[in-house]
Formats: sequence, structure tokens, C-alpha cells
Amino acid sequence: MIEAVGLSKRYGDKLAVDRLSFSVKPGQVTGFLGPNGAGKSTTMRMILGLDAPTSGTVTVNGKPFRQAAHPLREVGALLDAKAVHGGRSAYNHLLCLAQTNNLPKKRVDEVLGLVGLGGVAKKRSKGFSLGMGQRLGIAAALLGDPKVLMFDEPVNGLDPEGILWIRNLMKALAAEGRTVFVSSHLMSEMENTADHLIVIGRGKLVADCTVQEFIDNNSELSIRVRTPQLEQLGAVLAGKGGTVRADGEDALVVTKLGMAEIGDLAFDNQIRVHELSPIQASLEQAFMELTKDSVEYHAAVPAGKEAAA
Ligand SMILES: Nc1ncnc2c1ncn2[C@@H]1O[C@H](COP(=O)(O)OP(=O)(O)OP(=O)(O)O)[C@@H](O)[C@H]1O
Repeated sequence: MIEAVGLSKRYGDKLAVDRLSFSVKPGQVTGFLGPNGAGKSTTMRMILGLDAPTSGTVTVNGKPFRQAAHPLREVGALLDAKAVHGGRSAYNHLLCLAQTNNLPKKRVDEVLGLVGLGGVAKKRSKGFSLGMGQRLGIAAALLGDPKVLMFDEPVNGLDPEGILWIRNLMKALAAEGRTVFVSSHLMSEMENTADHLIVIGRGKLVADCTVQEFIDNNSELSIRVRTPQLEQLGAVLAGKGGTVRADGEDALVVTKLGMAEIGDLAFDNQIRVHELSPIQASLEQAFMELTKDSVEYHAAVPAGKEAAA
């Protein structure tokens, strides 16, 4: 369990993390989402005691992580996969970590097997691909068999096979009852991986809920109506306050009116309807909606290329 209470971090004029309070529970994957610069890495560094909070507190299993007697046995973290001595072999890198943390040597072979690096254990990590480097970082995180795991953007730059592997690993670790906290700005990835979400924007908490709640609370339900009387139905629905746009030759997408309302209006006006279905917004759409005011860096759109409203 990770618990933050009123956690803040200021760098000069910049309030990178602004009074964050949340808890990350065991037995589930908790996604930590936010646009670039939202404060995710800063929060993770404070959890690990690598940065001191300006105010507030954060504890891991009830105490500040800096006070942990056996840090690697309590928390495994993948913050920067490149933070490996490139001249060392994967085996020696892990052995060094194991020895300085009083962990048994046999654990090195176990974690190398777990992450699928057994065959290249004696090779220097300098020649590792990005995916192999990520696996080595994860092997290091798993070395102490910790109950709490934190991954900062673990799928960055990975191919689909690597992404699937990390996704399944995180789910398996959570299913073993561990606390799994993973940051990402890839919404689609979190939709597939996380059970619970903590979302921040400009350092502030903007949501703390399940993935489904997040989608339900932050997106507008759209309804697709297929009808051979497109124009008639469009006019009726717009007249009753619906926002209507055409979707192909024979369908409309409607917001601001409910499904029953649309069906009843069609019936009252003797308009035939061939299909009436809800369109579920994706997590990505919900995230864009919720954080649109807290995105730090907006890309400029070249003149004349603005998206049509
Ligand atoms: N050491 C530092 N000194 C000054 N400013 C910092 C420092 N570290 C982070 N910041 C600033 O704090 C804010 C939050 O940064 P942080 O890296 O925590 O965000 P993030 O959500 O992890 O972003 P990203 O998704 O881009 O990794 C940013 O505006 C960043 O420029």
C-alpha cells in the first residue's frame, strides 16, 4: 500500500506536485495518468525518497520508504531503464544489486528466467536493445520479491510483443496480491492494463476511480441511429436539443439526447429506425476531455490547418 497525503513539490517557481492525496492498494494494477509534465515522475521519486516533498507525506506500507530496512524487499521500481552500468553483464549487474542488498545469489538466476534474459545473462548490457534493457530493469525491480512495484512509463518504445509481455506481467504481479503502480501517458495501454486510475494534471489530482468510472464520468454518451429517413430524423432530434451529425449515408450520431428519447421521438414522428446503439467513448477520449485544460504544452497548429469544428 502506498499512501500520499497533501504531497507537494516545488522547484523554484514551479509547483510540480500540488497537494496530492491518494492511496494505491494491493491486488490491483493502478494506472498513474497525466499529460507530459503533469508531475508523475516527481511523485514517483518522492514515493521512493529520491526527492524530498516540499510539504505533505508519502508512505509505503505505513512508513517513509527511506526508513525501510531492506529497500529492495519492500519496493521494486523501474524508473529509468537506462540507469545500468553498460559495461557489466546482465548477470553481474543483478548480482551486484543482490549482494549489496543481502539477497541470495540464486535469486539472480530466478529473475533472469522470469524476464526471459537467461540466454543473454553473460552479455554486456551495452549491446541490449531497448526491450532487453526494460526487461533487465524489471528483473532488478523483482530481485527482492517486493510486495510493492512501481513502473514509470514501462512500455515506452517497446514493440507489441514487449508491450503485451509487460501488460501480462503487471497483471500477474497484481493477481499475486502485490501493489502495482504504473505511470503512463498512453491511455489505450492503461485501458487494457489498469483496474484503477489515479489521474493528475498540472500536479493536481483530477480523478481517483476505476477505469470504467473514469470513462463514464468524463465522456458524453453518443448514440448511433440508423434510419432510411436521415434528414427528417435529424431535423426532429435537432429541434429537441440534440447535437446531430451524419455518420455515412444512413446513420446519425447524436449526443445530448438519451436512447429512449430518440426512439420515442422517431415513433411519435413515424420515422423508421433500423438501429439504435450506444457508442462507448474510449479512455483516451475521456482523458483528453478531462485534462484538456491542464495540458502543459499544446502543439501549435499551422495556419489554415485548424481542425474543422
Ligand atoms: N529537477 C527539476 N527541476 C526543475 N523542474 C523540474 C524538475 N523535475 C521536474 N520538473 C518540472 O516539474 C514538472 C513535472 O515534471 P514530471 O517529470 O514529474 O512530469 P511527468 O508527469 O512525469 O511528465 P512526463 O510524462 O513528460 O514524463 C514539469 O514542469 C517539469 O519541468
